[in-house]
This record gives sequence, structure tokens and C-alpha cells, in this order.
Amino acid sequence: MKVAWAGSRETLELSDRMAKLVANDPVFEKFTRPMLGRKELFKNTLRKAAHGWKLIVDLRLTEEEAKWLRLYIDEPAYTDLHWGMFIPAIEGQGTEEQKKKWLPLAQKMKIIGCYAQTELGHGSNVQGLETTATFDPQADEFVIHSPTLTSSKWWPGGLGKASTHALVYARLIVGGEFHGVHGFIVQLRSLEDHSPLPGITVGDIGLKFGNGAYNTMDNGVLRFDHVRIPRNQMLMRVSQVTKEGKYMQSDVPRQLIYGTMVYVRQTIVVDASKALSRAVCIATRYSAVRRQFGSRNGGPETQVIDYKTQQSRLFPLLASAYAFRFVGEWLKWLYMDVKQRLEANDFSTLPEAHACTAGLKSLTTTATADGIEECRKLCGGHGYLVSSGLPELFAVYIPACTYEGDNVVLLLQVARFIVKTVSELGYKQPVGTTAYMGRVATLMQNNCAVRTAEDWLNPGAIVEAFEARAARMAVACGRQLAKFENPEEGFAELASDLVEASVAHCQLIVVSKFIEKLQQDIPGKGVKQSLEILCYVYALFLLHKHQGDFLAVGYLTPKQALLANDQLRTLYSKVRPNAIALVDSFNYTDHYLGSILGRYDGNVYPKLYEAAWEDPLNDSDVADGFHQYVQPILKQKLHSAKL
Ligand SMILES: CCCCCCCC/C=C\CCC/C=C/C(=O)SCCNC(=O)CCNC(=O)[C@H](O)C(C)(C)COP(=O)(O)OP(=O)(O)OC[C@H]1O[C@@H](n2cnc3c(N)ncnc32)[C@H](O)[C@@H]1OP(=O)(O)O
Ligand SMILES: Cc1cc2nc3c(=O)[nH]c(=O)nc-3n(C[C@H](O)[C@H](O)[C@H](O)COP(=O)(O)OP(=O)(O)OC[C@H]3O[C@@H](n4cnc5c(N)ncnc54)[C@H](O)[C@@H]3O)c2cc1C
Repeated sequence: MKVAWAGSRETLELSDRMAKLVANDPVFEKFTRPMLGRKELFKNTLRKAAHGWKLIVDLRLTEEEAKWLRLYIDEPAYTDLHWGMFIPAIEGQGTEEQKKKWLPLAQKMKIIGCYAQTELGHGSNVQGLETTATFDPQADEFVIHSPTLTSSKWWPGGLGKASTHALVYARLIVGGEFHGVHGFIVQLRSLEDHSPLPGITVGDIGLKFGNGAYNTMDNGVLRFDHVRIPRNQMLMRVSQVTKEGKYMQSDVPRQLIYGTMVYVRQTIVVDASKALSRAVCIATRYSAVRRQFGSRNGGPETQVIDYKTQQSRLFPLLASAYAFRFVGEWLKWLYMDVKQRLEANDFSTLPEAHACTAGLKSLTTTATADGIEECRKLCGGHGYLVSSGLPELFAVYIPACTYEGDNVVLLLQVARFIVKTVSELGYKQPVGTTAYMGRVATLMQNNCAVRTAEDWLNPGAIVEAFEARAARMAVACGRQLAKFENPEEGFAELASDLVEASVAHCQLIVVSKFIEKLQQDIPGKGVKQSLEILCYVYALFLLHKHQGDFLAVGYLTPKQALLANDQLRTLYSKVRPNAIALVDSFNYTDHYLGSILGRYDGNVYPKLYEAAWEDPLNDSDVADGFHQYVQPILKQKLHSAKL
């Protein structure tokens, strides 16, 4: 199962080597992180990033090994944005000449870059950005300017203190005409002493949610006062500005300017499976250690993992972690395919890649953020201790629901794609993830054939149920929209229903990709069977949770919905014997997991007890401040009879 989770034996071995390299290096210690003040915390992150880079250089790590190393260091840092957005943006939107100039500098870390798109006043509405880039033909330069307070760049990670350069998104003005938002490479700080260059005001935006957590990152604010950059620092793969001040659009669609977001959303889906699996690993191991009630004749109490309520909350999350892992693998393939096509100037699959990355980013991050919090509750009181690892994981993870596109805004993008597909059904055969809509007539007509709980153990029955629900919800939205004279007004009015239809479509993708995964050759005794059980748990859990949809569209009867729930209960009993093995298969070191409750050896209570004494409050028996603030109260002489 470790191989199935990792994707291949090679990846398992490689990631295992990197995990151990990090776990055994004292520089990467992280247990004290939540106790540190901001400055100390940030400096420590810089130290870890520098040490990580030294290892990459000294050990001549490959790009793949370096990625795993950064993952296991497990501390948000400017390097995430440098490698994860700045470099991919230049790769995707730069010309060959620009790539030749900037990529070697960035890859050798001679410069540090960030992705400066969002502003104080605008994040979701990218077309609403206010920063301007005005072409000055005399000087052959762009003038980058922040005309208002709300045009201040706000949020970019790595911008506040670390970056020397930024990829700045600004409205292009040529000859007095606006040409929409484009990307520009702008140097922010001196490469000698790191001080901000003239015309640049830059700093950190301040503390964020949680102790430690995302505060290791210097999310920044940035203003430009007529900052000049050479013309060739506008990324010019999509459109160009000539020396003479002529704006030219190439055959490449404008949307490619948003390409970096497609790339990062795809990586976020894979990351969701990592974050959720960490939380599930902690909660599952602890649920096997923790005992409450049920002792007979002085024997041990019941392991909480044996309670059906615990199983019905925990096992769907375990199944979701696997589901997100496999849909992430598929999405990576889809992205690579689109990337290759784009390089050959085939842009036909870009809309689907956008819809899939946006929708799956939204679906998986929402479920993961909620899932981590559920895992905290599954660990009872001890889950609230920082040493459980869950509070910090939650605090670090939840912004994923917002960054790289607010999750609701992204589902509305999916809705546009679905509505368009439905409206074109009469003359265009849908392909890819919308191919099922080509069978819309059948899906609208046929109802569920399930008669017994066992009938639900059938991939065909499950896929058809999810297809029928998604198709019927999409068609219903289409019909409602058709009643509006102005389609945009209709879209705004029906936005909540459209979001629900998008969720149904995205859940269908995840379920289908899990089932497709099971059609592949999966080596290892019992591995495929265990994955089949998890796949049914994932699908039937969603069906149970959203049974209102399935019933409302008239595909299921209440009896069939109840049978699905009966089957789900049986499936939980099948997951139980392998639950620990299924989380051990994630192959996480205790360092990466960062949790006393989730320790591999299960030695929870002694270690919790030990850790308590390491809290700075326990440095002395009598607390600092006792003599000053508590003792006077204890010693006071009160005159009032009542008191
Ligand atoms: C080595 C380590 C690697 C680790 C990886 C590191 C990862 C780091 C992880 C976390 C760190 C956090 C970093 C966070 C960074 C950020 O948050 S960057 C800022 C991200 N901002 C957003 O996501 C903004 C969201 N808004 C938008 O994307 C868009 O504006 C929009 C809302 C999608 C669309 O706006 P609008 O309605 O105005 O539409 P238009 O812009 O006019 O577009 C119209 C058509 O374009 C299509 N479209 C839109 N987006 C895309 C896209 N990305 N790709 C392709 N096509 C797109 C849209 O469908 C319309 O098409 P149509 O005309 O055919 O209908
Ligand atoms: C930790 C973190 C790191 C970040 N890193 C970066 C970075 O490196 N670079 C960068 O450029 N940006 C970064 N961002 C910014 C991030 O991309 C934006 O915050 C995000 O895109 C959401 O935009 P917003 O803040 O404008 O939200 P808003 O759009 O203001 O959202 C507020 C509310 O309005 C709703 N809403 C907005 N529009 C609509 C609509 N059309 N229909 C219905 N509801 C709507 C949303 O659903 C939400 O509920 C980061 C943000 C965070 C939190």
C-alpha cells in the first residue's frame, strides 16, 4: 500500500530518503515553533531555508528530491513562492529569450522572486487590479505605479522581507489605451544590501491566524512610485509591446496569463491529500490508543476507534485522503498533457484544465480544512493541545480555501463551464470530464436499479448515480437560466444552485478517477481489495451526505438511499482491521507528522506527560508575576462584610 500511495516504488524510496534526511537533522526541529515570537520565528525559517538550499547544492539533489526535501521541512517559506510560482510563471508566460535570461538566475537563487498579483482592494477580480504599467516609448521602458491605496499589492508570500524580485501583475497602458492585466518582472531590492530600490515601498502585512503556522511566511505589501523597468521585462509570450509602442497579441489565448494559477491549483490538490492524510494518521492512531467506557469485569475499556460514530466520522476522511491522492495524480497527468499541447500551440483543452483545476482545488481544500478540524474533535481534549500537531496543521492549511482563488469564486468558474457545455449539447459532443453529459437523455430517464445493500458494491451503479445527479442538476440550472432575459442576471441570481451543481460535477470526477485507478494493475496482496473498500466508502459516504440532491433530482428512492447507508456501515467494519496499516502506508516520519498523539510507537501518555514539563510556564514552580499580581489578592484584608 505504501507503493500505491507513493505512486511507484522509486517515488517511495526517494521520498523516504528525503523524509529521513530532514527528520535526522537538528536544524529542522519544529516542536518549539509555536512558542517563538515573530522575529525569531521568521529568522528561524530563513535559517531552515538556507540549510535546505545548502543540502540541495552540497548533495547535488535532483529537482524531484529538492521538492520532497522542501515538503518535509514542513515550514511555509519564501522558497515556496520562488519555486512554486515565480519560476513557473516565467516558464509559462516568458519568451524563449526571457526564459534564457531569468530562469538560470532564479534556479541558482541569484535572485529571489514572488508572485505579486493580489492588491488591497482586489484579489478575486483580477481584471479589476489597479496597478498600472505605462509604456514610455522614448525611454523604451514601462513605468510601474500604484495610483491608489487599494492598488497596493497585498498578500504575496515572500514579498515582505525576502524577495529581490516580483512578478507584478498590472494593467498595461500603451499609447493611452488599456490592454488588460499583464505580468512584469520588477526588481524590488538591491542585490548588494537588500534595501528597497528607489520608488519601492515594501514590508510585511502582519500576523496571521494561529501561533507559528503561516507566520513563518512574509506575506507582503508593496507600492510603486513611478518605478521604471526595461520594456523586455514584460512577459511577452501572450502579447508583446514593440519598441515603437505597438501592442500585439499572438495566437496564444489571453487566458494563458492565468496559467500559473492553473499550475499551482493542480499542485494544491496533491497537497490536500498530504494535509488530510496527516490529520487522519494522527486521529486514527490516537483512536486506537484512546479507550473510553465499556470495561467489563475490570478489563480494558473500549478503543474509541471501535465506536461506530468514531468510524463514521473518521473512515470517510481516510477514504477521502486516498481519493484526493488519486485524483491529484490524474490531475497532474491532465496538466502535463495540457502543457505539452500548449507548447505545440494546441489550446483546445485549456478550458477543461481550468475548470478541473479550479473545481478540484475548491472541493479538496474545503474537505481537507473541514477534515482537519474533524480530526481534532476525534482526538477529544488532547486534540486541542498544540503537541497533537492538529492546531498548527489547521492554521497552516485553512488559507488554502482562499489563496489561489476563493473556493466559491472557483466553483462559479466551473459552473460557467458546465452551463456552456449544457447549452452546446445540441451540436457539440462533450468530451473529457463532461463526456457523460453526452448521455444526458439516458441519464435523465433511467433511475437507480439498486434493490439490496450489496447492489451498491458495483462501480457501474455508483458512477451512474453520480452522473445522473450531476447531469440533472446541470440541466435544471440550464432550464432556470433560460428563464432570464439577461444571462448574467440569471447567473448572479442562481449562483448558489450553480455552485451546488459544480460540487456534484467535481465529486463525480473524484469518484470516477478513484474507480479508474482500481482498474489499473495494483500489485501487493490485498492492496487492491483494501482500496476497493475505501473507494466504496468514499462514494457511499458522499451519496449519504448529499442524499438530498439524489432524492431531489428523482434518481434515488428513499429506500435506495437507506440501503446505501446500510452498506456504508458494513464497509466501516471492513476498514477497521486495516485502519492502522492504511495510515502507516502514508509512510510519514514522526518528525513530519509532528504529533504526540500520532506517534508511530503509540507511546502517547508518557510523552504527553513529559512534554507538559517542557512548557516555559513550568520552568519554575512559582510563576513569574505571582508575587506581583496574585499574592496581593491572596493577602488582602477586605473590609466589606459581604466579601
Ligand atoms: C517546489 C514547491 C512547490 C510547492 C507549490 C507551491 C504552492 C504554494 C502553495 C501555496 C502558497 C500560496 C500561494 C498563493 C498564491 C496566490 O493566491 S496568487 C493569487 C491567486 N489569485 C486568484 O486565484 C484570483 C482568482 N481569480 C481568477 O482566477 C480570475 O480572475 C477568475 C475569477 C477565474 C475569472 O475572472 P473573470 O470572470 O473576470 O473572467 P476573465 O478574467 O475575463 O476570464 C474569462 C475567460 O477566461 C477563462 N479563465 C479564467 N481563468 C482562467 C485560467 N486560470 N486558465 C484558463 N482560462 C481561464 C474563463 O473561463 C473565461 O473563459 P470563457 O470566456 O471561455 O468563458
Ligand atoms: C495565506 C495567503 C497567501 C496568499 N499568497 C498570495 C500570493 O503569493 N500572491 C498573490 O498575488 N496573492 C496571494 N494571496 C491572495 C489570495 O489569492 C486572495 O486572497 C484570494 O484570491 C481571494 O481573493 P480576495 O481576498 O479578494 O477575496 P474576496 O474576493 O474579497 O472574497 C471575499 C468574499 O466574497 C466572495 N466573492 C467574491 N467574489 C464573488 C463573486 N463573484 N460571486 C460570489 N461571491 C464572491 C468570496 O466567496 C468571499 O466569501 C494569498 C492569500 C492568503 C490568505
